[in-house]
Amino acid sequence: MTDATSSSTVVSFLRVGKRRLEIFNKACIKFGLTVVDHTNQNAFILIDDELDFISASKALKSSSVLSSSSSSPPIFIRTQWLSDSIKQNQLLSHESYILHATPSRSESSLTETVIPIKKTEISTEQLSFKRERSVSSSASDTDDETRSKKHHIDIQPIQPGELPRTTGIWLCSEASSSTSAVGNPNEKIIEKLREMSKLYLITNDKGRSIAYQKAIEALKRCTHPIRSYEEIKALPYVKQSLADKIWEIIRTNGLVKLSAFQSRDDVSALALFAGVWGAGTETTKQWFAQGFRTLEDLRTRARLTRTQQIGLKYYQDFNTRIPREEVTRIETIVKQTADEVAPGLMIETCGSYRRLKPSCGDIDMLMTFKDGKRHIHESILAPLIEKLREIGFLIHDLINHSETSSTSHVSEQLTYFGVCRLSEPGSLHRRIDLIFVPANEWACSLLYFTGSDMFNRSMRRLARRLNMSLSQHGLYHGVVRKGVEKINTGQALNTPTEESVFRYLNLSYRPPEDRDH
Ligand SMILES: Nc1ccn([C@H]2C[C@H](O)[C@@H](COP(=O)(O)OP(=O)(O)OP(=O)(O)O)O2)c(=O)n1
Ligand SMILES: [Mn+2]
Repeated sequence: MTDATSSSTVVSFLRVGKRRLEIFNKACIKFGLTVVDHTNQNAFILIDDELDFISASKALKSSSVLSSSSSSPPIFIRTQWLSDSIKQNQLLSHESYILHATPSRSESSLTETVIPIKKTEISTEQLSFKRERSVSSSASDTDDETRSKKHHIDIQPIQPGELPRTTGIWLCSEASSSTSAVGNPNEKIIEKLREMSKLYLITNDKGRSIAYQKAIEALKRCTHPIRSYEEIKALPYVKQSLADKIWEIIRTNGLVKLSAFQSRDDVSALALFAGVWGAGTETTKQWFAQGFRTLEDLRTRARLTRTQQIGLKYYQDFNTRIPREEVTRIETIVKQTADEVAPGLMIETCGSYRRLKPSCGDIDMLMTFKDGKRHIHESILAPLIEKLREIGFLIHDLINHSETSSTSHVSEQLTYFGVCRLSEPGSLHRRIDLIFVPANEWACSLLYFTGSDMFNRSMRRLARRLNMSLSQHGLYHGVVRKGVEKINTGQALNTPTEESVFRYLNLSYRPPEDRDH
């Protein structure tokens, strides 16, 4: 038998997904293997790991032109051979990867005796298949598994009601409870990527920060520990440099770039300053450039806006998570006060609270009058804020757009950001947002302020793909874009409820707790 590890070896691929094919082709160049097509009878046929001998033979016959004059039977080798070679960085012997025919069995029993792939070695196609399938909420898990065994690389035709499938992940179509970093077999990798994402955000590199977040979401969907470079490359959204970093984490348990990041003076100062409410990345960079390194430096030497002064004063409090029960009590106070000064005002606490998180970073309260009347802001937010101050609940104002004159107001949305505190001794100062929206924007605002921001981003991207546009103000269809620029803003759709927005986007409804991506 020809030795597949010799440099003159020719190979061809059969039923191997496009993404893996790219990776394998590169590996072949590296290992000195020549890739040819199926008609070359000297070639080892590298097949998808899920195929049995008979299916592989059939596929070979139908896909190529295996001429009847074929003198010798084809030799099928599982692509795992290349995967393992990539992993070990050297071309391994192919012997143990050869697929042998077992002619004593019937064809149907053969399919059942395909060498079982361990759960931890589930093929990447299966993963993407699972992902694509999960778009349809009607399919049960078991149905999913049976199908994925049979159809390893088949992509289902687009059904009405399903999502465009050209990109990897639609977070908004998946319940966040189905994907979690905690207990995930790739948790350690995720932790490091999360830290990188945070640090990139702090250093004002939003693009990279988002790229890392997307990689995290892709990893959260893996039910097996990632072990090979090829598996990393097959993850949606993971580009070369990020794949290299993940590979480094797997190989070394560390990440040089992260350690370098963490030991940089500017990064630790920027991270510290980022905790000052009211300070953006431009400001924190300036503070560093001015030689400030500590909060004390800021307090004594920096020129701070009034908002930043408050942010600095309550640095510890604002950076302490608020237990859910405390948010509930705060909500009760605001609702009771609103009942007195603005009866009929509908109030919903959004953000992480509505997503049922056990603790929250701040309190985001959305309000509207559903009576359809046009309300002027002075009659709504201002008296409520006034009363909340009077009872000693609101301690400071940070941003108050409800004070702006009504004539200068383009949007009817009014926002108030402030600082509140419960009266019990020892209570911390908390950040509270009160946002008043017109009734027709209620559902889209509710959706937006409930988040998470990753969920929102995914939904907006989906809307764009469907030539729609989604914002906190509304959902538009028939939008025409040239690049990112809107040439035609389209028409507003009637969105009385969050459910209606999901329906327009062909998504099954997700309750808030399932949007916690
Ligand atoms: N860049 C942003 C900021 C916010 N939001 C939306 C989604 C958020 O869920 C919601 C509230 O913003 P918060 O920053 O308060 O985030 P959360 O309430 O989700 O988390 P936390 O517990 O940290 O407050 O507004 C968004 O889509 N994009
Ligand atoms: Mn919040």
